[in-house]
Order: sequence, then structure tokens, then C-alpha cells
Amino acid sequence: MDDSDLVNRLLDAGVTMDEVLPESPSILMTLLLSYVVPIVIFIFIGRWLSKKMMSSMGGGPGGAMSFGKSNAKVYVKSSTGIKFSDVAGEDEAKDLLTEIVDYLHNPQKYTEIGASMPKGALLVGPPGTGKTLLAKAVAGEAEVPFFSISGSEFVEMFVGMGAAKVRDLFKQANEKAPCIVFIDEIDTIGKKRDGAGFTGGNDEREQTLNQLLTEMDGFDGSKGVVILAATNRPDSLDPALLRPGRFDRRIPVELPDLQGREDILKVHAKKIKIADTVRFDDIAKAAAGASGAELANIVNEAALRAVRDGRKFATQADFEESIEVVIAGYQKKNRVLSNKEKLIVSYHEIGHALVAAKQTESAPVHKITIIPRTSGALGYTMQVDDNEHYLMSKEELENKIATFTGGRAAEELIFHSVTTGASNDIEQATKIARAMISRYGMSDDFDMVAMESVSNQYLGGDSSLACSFETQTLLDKKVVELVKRQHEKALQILQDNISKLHELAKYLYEHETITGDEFMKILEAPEETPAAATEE
Ligand SMILES: Nc1ncnc2c1ncn2[C@@H]1O[C@H](COP(=O)(O)OP(=O)(O)OP(=O)(O)O)[C@@H](O)[C@H]1O
Ligand SMILES: [Zn+2]
Repeated sequence: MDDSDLVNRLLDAGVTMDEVLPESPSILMTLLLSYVVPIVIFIFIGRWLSKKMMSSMGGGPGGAMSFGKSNAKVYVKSSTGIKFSDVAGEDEAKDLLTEIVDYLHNPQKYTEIGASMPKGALLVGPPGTGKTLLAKAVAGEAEVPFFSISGSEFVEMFVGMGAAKVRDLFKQANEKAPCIVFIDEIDTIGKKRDGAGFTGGNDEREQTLNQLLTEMDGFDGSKGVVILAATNRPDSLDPALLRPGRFDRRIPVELPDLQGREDILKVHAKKIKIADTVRFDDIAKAAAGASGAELANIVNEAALRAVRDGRKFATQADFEESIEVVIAGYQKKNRVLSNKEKLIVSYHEIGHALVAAKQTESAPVHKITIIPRTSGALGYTMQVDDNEHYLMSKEELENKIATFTGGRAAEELIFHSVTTGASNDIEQATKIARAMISRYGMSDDFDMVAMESVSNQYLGGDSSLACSFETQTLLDKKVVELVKRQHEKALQILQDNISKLHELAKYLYEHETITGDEFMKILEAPEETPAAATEE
């Protein structure tokens, strides 16, 4: 814009020149107006522009101006100020990340004995479960800089730009080490490479991924650059990313259970004013299936509602209303278990756990949950073996089969029907049974084993092709018999412990997740009143 232009415009607008220019400007004033002010304005505009450019690179796929050499600089935050205490629940994830924090605090403790820290860890879980928040908390706890970039920002229009960005990011991270580099949505660059159906930009994406792999292999692990990446589609990742020395640690970040939801609500409610009468446990119950992000949203929505109604604080009703708003859309998109389904899944999982616990030589139950998993499972029972062993006895394998069938057995016993939820279990049980009979020679019938192994030698080990039709049929029959026997054993165990089955399933239904300790405590407690033992 030039001066005469401005003057003309001002005149057009009916402004007289007298108002624009002082009557008799001193030389100093003239100087100021004609040189200093334009320069100041120029600098100001320049700054504003560059700020704008940076923020446009911060979110969404890079804009037209997002190439250039030192992009990653803008992602540095010297301290996130976020601590683990800001992340409610997710204790498992926090436990796993604590080691990284400790390493960043005193690396010599690790390097002294020659231990090197994992270079990368993969945070895996559904959207909004706090993966980004956890990564920030790691940086906050360790008091190190935090670089953050989203996978989609690497995907550039021009071949080679993404790779350049990766190089640049690592260069800066190395300069700022120790630090945390966080790559969100890593699946956008880290998708399996062979995958058909990927159209366009293949070269670019592949180059970017290769650069990432090269950088990860190249940097010195003892410098203290830890790369955290997040994804909700771990299965789609290129296996190269998951190799040792890369993202070889997987940290599950799952949807919160009842207690977790209550804690998250409380963390966020600290930021708003609420009535004393608000009952977070009830709100958490009503918000079944909600993620951390959705719960944060519910709290905010409740506060907005209060303001709209001219109140000074949010009430129980505000929260209940906002659950409807936030969750309603969500429930349509995602399958949330109905109460009946929840009950079935509870009995199913306790079925597994109870059968496991009542057999000797069976790994102790570690955790049981009916929170749907990223994997698509409706619930799971986790057993952890204290001492890892590779040689399993026939009894142990049989017990494993019985444990797998325990879920279905519980459904049959209580609901007199089975759901599709048990199909994977039966598959697993059958797999073990087949291996026992054909490969490990655990069949009573030695001929069976011999035949199988002879034909395997001819045909390279694929047992489904290896046998003659008769052998296959015989084998199948044996497998089915074995699974059936174990299934009957499981039914018997549950029948014998029916009151505990009810009690534990009820407890799991209410709490959604229970630990192995809680499970054992209930199991070992004296029986409840006989009334609970009657079947419904
Ligand atoms: N466990 C939690 N405790 C407290 N707040 C949480 C928790 N989980 C999520 N939130 C809230 O939800 C917001 C969004 O979470 P965040 O961005 O970390 O999720 P994400 O898993 O990275 O999601 P996405 O996969 O969509 O990137 C957080 O900023 C926080 O306010
Ligand atoms: Zn099961």
C-alpha cells in the first residue's frame, strides 16, 4: 500500500487532510512517519505471517508454505508441564512409560551396566484415550523438550519432502537431546508397504517411511532421544517399524473402565465449578463406552449448559444431559454393549478365569475385563505365567483347552445358549488339541502320530495337505474328542462352583475390570448366602 493511495482513500471516506496529518509536522515527525513507522509495520506483518505459517503447519496436512528446512522447530515445547497425575486411569500404560522417564532422568544408571533404552515405543489404542496426553506427560515428568508431529504432516505433495522433514526432525531432536519425539497417527506413513489398494503418493510415503527407519537405526540410543508413536490401527503397520531397535515396545492405551471414567471426569471437573451434589460414579456409569476425550467433552458441555441456564455451577442434571449429547452420536458410530450383552460377556470371562483358577498347573489370572478392546474382543481374561516355560506337559495343555472352553461353558450353563463371542476360543482350543495330537505325539494312539509325521516329511509340514483323507478324518475325530472332554471338564468345574461364578460375574459386571488379586479374594472368601447359589 502506498501513501497516496491511503490519502485518497481517506479523502474518499470524507476525512480531511487536516485530521490525517498534523498541522506542521516537525522534521523528526516526518522522519518517523515516512521511515520508522513503515519499517515497524513491515516487521510486524512479517512476524505475523511467519507465525501464521507455523501454526498452519501445526495442524492438518501441511499447507502450501509448509515446506522449508526447519519445520520441526515449531513443534518444540521446552516443557509440556503435563504430569502423569493429569492422566487419569491408564495405570498399565503409565507403569510401562515410567521406565522411560527414569531413564531420561538418570541415563548413566542404565548405560553403566550397558543397558540401552528402547528407542521407540508404540502407544496403541482407540481414538481419544489419551495417547497424546501420555506422551506429553512423559516429557513433562522427565522435564525434557517435546517434539510433536502427526504422520499426515509428513505426507507431502512433492516426492522427497516428507523424507526431508523426517531428517530435519531428527536433526533437531538430536540437538535438543534428551527429548521426546511424538509421532501421532504413525499409520499414515507406516502402513504396510506391499499393501495393494494404495493409490498415489506411494513413492513419497515409502521414501518417508524409509527415512524414518534409517534415522531410527542411525541415532545413538544412549543420547536420550525417545520416540513415541501413536496409532489405533497397529495391524496395518509395516512390520519393519516393529523390529527390535525401532518401535519394539507396545503400550496398550485402552478405553477406561468404570473407575477410570470416574477418575477422568474428576480430573476434568477440577477445571469447572460444580455443585456439591454431583455424583461422579453415577455419571461414569451412564457414560459406558466413553473415551477420555469424550468424558472431557462431557464435563465441558455440562459447564456450558450451566452458563446457558444462568447458573454459577454445573449440576448433576447438566452432566446427565451432556452425556446424552456427547454419547448419543458416539453410540451410533460404535457398538456399545447392551446390559444383557455385558452380563453375558461377564459370565463368559469369569467362566475362563474360574476354570483356569480351579485347575492346578494353570497360570494365575492377572486381569479380567469386559471393556471392548482395540482388537475387537468384547472382553478378555489375562493369565500371566510366573515362570515362563517352553515345555508344557500334557496336563498343562489340556488345562489350557479347558480354560478356552470355559467361556462358552459358562454361557451354556447360565443362559442355555452360546453367542458368537466364543468362536475364537473354540478355534484356539482346537488348535492346541490338533497340535497335541499330531505334532507333540500326545495321542494315546501312536500310529496316528507316526502317520502324521511321515506325511509331513513328504509335504513340508502343512498338516492339512499332508494326510490322506482317512487319516485326516481320524485326526479330526480325535481333536474333537479331546476338546469335548475338556469342555465337559470345564462345565463340571463351573457347576461345582456355581455360586462363585454368579458372585464373580456380578462383580465383574459392576466393575468392568477386576485384577487377579480381587478375583482370588472373592474366590477364596467363604461362600455367600446359599440363596445366591440358586440358578436364575
Ligand atoms: N486418561 C485421561 N485422563 C485425563 N484426560 C484424558 C484422558 N484421556 C483423554 N483425555 C482427554 O482427552 C483429550 C484428548 O486425548 P488425546 O488427544 O491424548 O487422545 P489420543 O488417544 O491421542 O487421541 P487420538 O487417537 O484421537 O489422537 C485430552 O487432551 C484430555 O483432555
Ligand atoms: Zn472367551
